[in-house]
Amino acid sequence: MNMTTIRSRVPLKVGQNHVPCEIVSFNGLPEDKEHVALLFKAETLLSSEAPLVRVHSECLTGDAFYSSRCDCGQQLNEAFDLMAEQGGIVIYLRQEGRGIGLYNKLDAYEHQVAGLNTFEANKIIGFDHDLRTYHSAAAILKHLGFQKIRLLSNNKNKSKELKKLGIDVIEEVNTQTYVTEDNINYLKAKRSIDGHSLAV
Ligand SMILES: Nc1nc2c(ncn2[C@@H]2O[C@H](COP(=O)(O)OP(=O)(O)OP(=O)(O)O)[C@@H](O)[C@H]2O)c(=O)[nH]1
Ligand SMILES: [Zn+2]
Repeated sequence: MNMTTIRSRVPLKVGQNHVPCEIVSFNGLPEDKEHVALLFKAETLLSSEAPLVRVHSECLTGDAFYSSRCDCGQQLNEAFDLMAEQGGIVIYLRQEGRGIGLYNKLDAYEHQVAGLNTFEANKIIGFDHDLRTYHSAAAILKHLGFQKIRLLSNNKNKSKELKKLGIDVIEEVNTQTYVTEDNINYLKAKRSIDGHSLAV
């Protein structure tokens, strides 16, 4: 199916202010999910050689409720701050809980309270450690004309997968490390088991 898009102007809160943002919705993505792209400084992006891109996996508890069990909300804020300044694209992928969904993630949290790490917790409830794919992210980037990017992420697997899907990731820009007493074990597991670039 050919991909079609609709663009809506939705000012978003960045720091204390609202800044212009175009939210793009898609018809004809590889997956039947409501992924969106947020374009900051949309009018300048096509002339940028390699815009900053964050491919962000949905985290209701972190992104909307600002939970201290993870770092997602703060990473998203950092992306918004940078992109309000220099322009950029957030691709917001609806793959909550590394693809296992919200209810399963909440279940996995309780296994972590009981002592398992985030990956062992996935296993014990019947899932692999990361079910995410980046086909839709690559399709979105290509469709919007951004084949060469700088990727804002600490997850080396993300850039590896995007490269395999034909995206030219010319730079991996790390986010800051957002440690809380509730997420420190989670961040340590991501660094030591999954190779994330995190200062913990
Ligand atoms: N299954 C599971 N998912 C989690 C857990 N904590 C956070 N998540 C989900 O993990 C996803 C974010 O993954 P991260 O590994 O933090 O970040 P990343 O996107 O891989 O890498 P960055 O680009 O560096 O942020 C979101 O979908 C969260 O909902 C957990 O304990 N279990
Ligand atoms: Zn999170």
